[in-house]
Amino acid sequence: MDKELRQEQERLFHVMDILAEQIGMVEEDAARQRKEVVDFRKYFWEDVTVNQDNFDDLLETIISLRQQAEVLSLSQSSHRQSSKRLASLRRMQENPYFGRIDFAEDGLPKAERIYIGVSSLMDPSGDDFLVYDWRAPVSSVYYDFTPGPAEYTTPGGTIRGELKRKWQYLIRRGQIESMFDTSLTIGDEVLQQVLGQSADKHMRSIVATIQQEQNRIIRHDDGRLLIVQGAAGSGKTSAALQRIAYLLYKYRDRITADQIVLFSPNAMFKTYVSNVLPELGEENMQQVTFQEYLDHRLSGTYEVEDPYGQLEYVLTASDDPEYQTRMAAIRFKASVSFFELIQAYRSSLEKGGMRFQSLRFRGETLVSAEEMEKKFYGEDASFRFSGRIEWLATWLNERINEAEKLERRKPWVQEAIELLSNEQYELAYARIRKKLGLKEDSEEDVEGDHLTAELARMIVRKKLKPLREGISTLQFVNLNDIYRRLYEDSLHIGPWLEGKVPDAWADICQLTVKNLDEGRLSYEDTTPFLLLNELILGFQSNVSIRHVLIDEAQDYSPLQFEFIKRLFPAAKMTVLGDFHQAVFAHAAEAVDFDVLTHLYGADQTEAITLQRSYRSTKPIVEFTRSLIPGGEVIEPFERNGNKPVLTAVTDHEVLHRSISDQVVELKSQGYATIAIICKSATESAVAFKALSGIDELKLVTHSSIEYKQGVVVIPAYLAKGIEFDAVLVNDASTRVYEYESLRRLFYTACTRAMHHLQLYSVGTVSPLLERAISEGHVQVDEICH
Ligand SMILES: Nc1ncnc2c1ncn2[C@@H]1O[C@H](COP(=O)(O)OP(=O)(O)OP(=O)(O)O)[C@@H](O)[C@H]1O
Repeated sequence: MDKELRQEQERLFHVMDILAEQIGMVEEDAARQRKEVVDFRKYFWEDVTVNQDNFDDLLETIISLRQQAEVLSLSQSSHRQSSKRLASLRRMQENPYFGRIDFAEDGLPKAERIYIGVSSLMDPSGDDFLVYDWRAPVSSVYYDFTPGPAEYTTPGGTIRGELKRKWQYLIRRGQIESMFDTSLTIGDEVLQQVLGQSADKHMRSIVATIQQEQNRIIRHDDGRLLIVQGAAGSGKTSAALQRIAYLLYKYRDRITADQIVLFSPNAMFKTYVSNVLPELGEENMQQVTFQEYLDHRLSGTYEVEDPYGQLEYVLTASDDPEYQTRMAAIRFKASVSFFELIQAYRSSLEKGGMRFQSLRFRGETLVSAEEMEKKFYGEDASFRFSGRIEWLATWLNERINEAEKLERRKPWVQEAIELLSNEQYELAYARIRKKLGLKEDSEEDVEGDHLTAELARMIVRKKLKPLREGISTLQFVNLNDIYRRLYEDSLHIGPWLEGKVPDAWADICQLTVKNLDEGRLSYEDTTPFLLLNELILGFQSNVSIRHVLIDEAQDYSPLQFEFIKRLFPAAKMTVLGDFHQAVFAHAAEAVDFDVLTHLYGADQTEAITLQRSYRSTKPIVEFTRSLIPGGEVIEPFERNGNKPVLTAVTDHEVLHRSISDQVVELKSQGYATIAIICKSATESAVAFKALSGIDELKLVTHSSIEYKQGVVVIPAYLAKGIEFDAVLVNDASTRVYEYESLRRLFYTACTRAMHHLQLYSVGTVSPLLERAISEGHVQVDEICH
């Protein structure tokens, strides 16, 4: 082994030398290219002959400008490439590779040693790979096989052979700290070490230890939809991010980072995962939250509720007399049935029911809503719906043109002319002269009548501009009223409704109309409202996006998926989630993503399940899996730790004292990220105030942007997707977690812990913990006074 290690260290030195050499070369290239770009920019105009005297000269100028721009863009692109390569090589200096396979390809005399790292490295002759990129086809053998027959797929076909041995290396600053023959060692030593580390400010890449089932997700390449249902901590987010890196490598000639969109649950999560791709030498994909999209599209319409507002209501307002109606509304408005109902409603609008906004000008109606409706439905019924709206817009513009002519003669225009300031007058005068083709130095003057007529034209045109803009953006369609009508008249508007609505539909309608009339759009109405808008006016889709990945997908409603699908019609979709962590009320009964199969059809859909959990120690996983039905299938990774502890306390004073003491203790043990997790924002705010004695304690709210290390108080639904060295569940009592409906939220809170989990309960312990206690997965402390 020593001899082997020595040989490997020597090889590593050799690789490091070549790396240093290549870095030197690329540095020179990058500096030269940079200078070229800078010089080019500086002298750009010197090489362009700008001549606009006649058409030929102008054409020549345009061609020469375009050529210059192309050369500049090429130089910039070369410089970008070199900088990217330089960054990869520098990263490799720290750790050139992490794995090796000895693979004997069928038909070849001996096994080849294939070293695998975050990027590839050729020997100076350019003939051999010293290191293969982890995304290269051959590297998949490293992740997918144990010694024995193995194969991998290349664009030219499948390569078969035998994997003789497989190695993992721990290299730091050019030194091999250890190497493991993973064909011999039991358990995954490197993974043990990686998982034993502290939680970081940012998520880390997992390329050195990707597991076989995760690799299937990363390299998946068939069909339009990949669904990943995975246990808490099973690496769904990690797999999603490495998948993006893989796609950017495999399709480097066709797909760029800005053609990939990751839907994240909240702003803090966005910063938490933002380092993984740069760490892998790739640019970050676009990251959005669904809420950001809604805010952007719905701004200026209603007072729009966000998902946290809805969740807080669900968690804290059960005494509200309208609670049950709202819960029924939340569930129904999330469903595919409601999606179909909206589609049917939209179809019904072909025959009648459209609502319009009268065009008013200076207090008078130019075209009334009724006239528009008559015109809209008076046309040939075979005329396509969307065509009819455009056609109506054209008609309205004509009506405005007519009105414009009449307006010019009205007294208000004369008054406006008289009130023009000198500057406005001069400006208008100059413009009119120009329009009439009078040169600046010409003596010729504009006739008085002509001038007045022109001024009147200008004034009326300017005043009518907002109206014209409103027409071009189709604002004459009264979308708010059309949406409202769905609820107000729904019981009369069509047979398509029958049998499709829940029992509480009449109450739902009443509640929705009330909210809309008060100017409020509840979160459950946001996507349906937008959907109806898009179905009426035409979808504002984005065809340049090639891949959409949706993390924490259990929190999206089937209706939202339908919507996202239409938003990105050219994209493939990867959906990752865990129904045991579904915290939003609409998913209360959902257990899997089967409902999504019909999005693209079964032949375009593949589902992968991840059962192994990596985040937490074995005792923590044994505890958390006992909190959910069917949790037995979740496999903990063999990592030791203490059993979670449940401490019952007599009152809140003792609770806060115990938490404060525990935080001090955990800090002294070296835990860097400690979360006190509460049920809701309301509970978090109370705890934060009571625990203010804890040094540098931070409160996380839904407007928090950055995930910070240290001690935080956080509501469970915001902790989704992230992890902490130690988690303290603020109050796991019956009073807080009384209902079965809170099980998923409670599970989400507990599964955030990597190394240490402590639960408190003020008074009687929640029934959600019954099984964990009876099966002995939690150590129950004496009651603290
Ligand atoms: N193959 C792996 N190698 C090293 N670490 C891994 C691996 N897979 C997962 N992990 C680690 O496990 C933790 C959980 O991973 P991740 O957050 O991706 O899981 P998740 O399934 O998205 O979890 P959740 O659903 O609970 O949000 C992270 O710290 C991640 O780095």
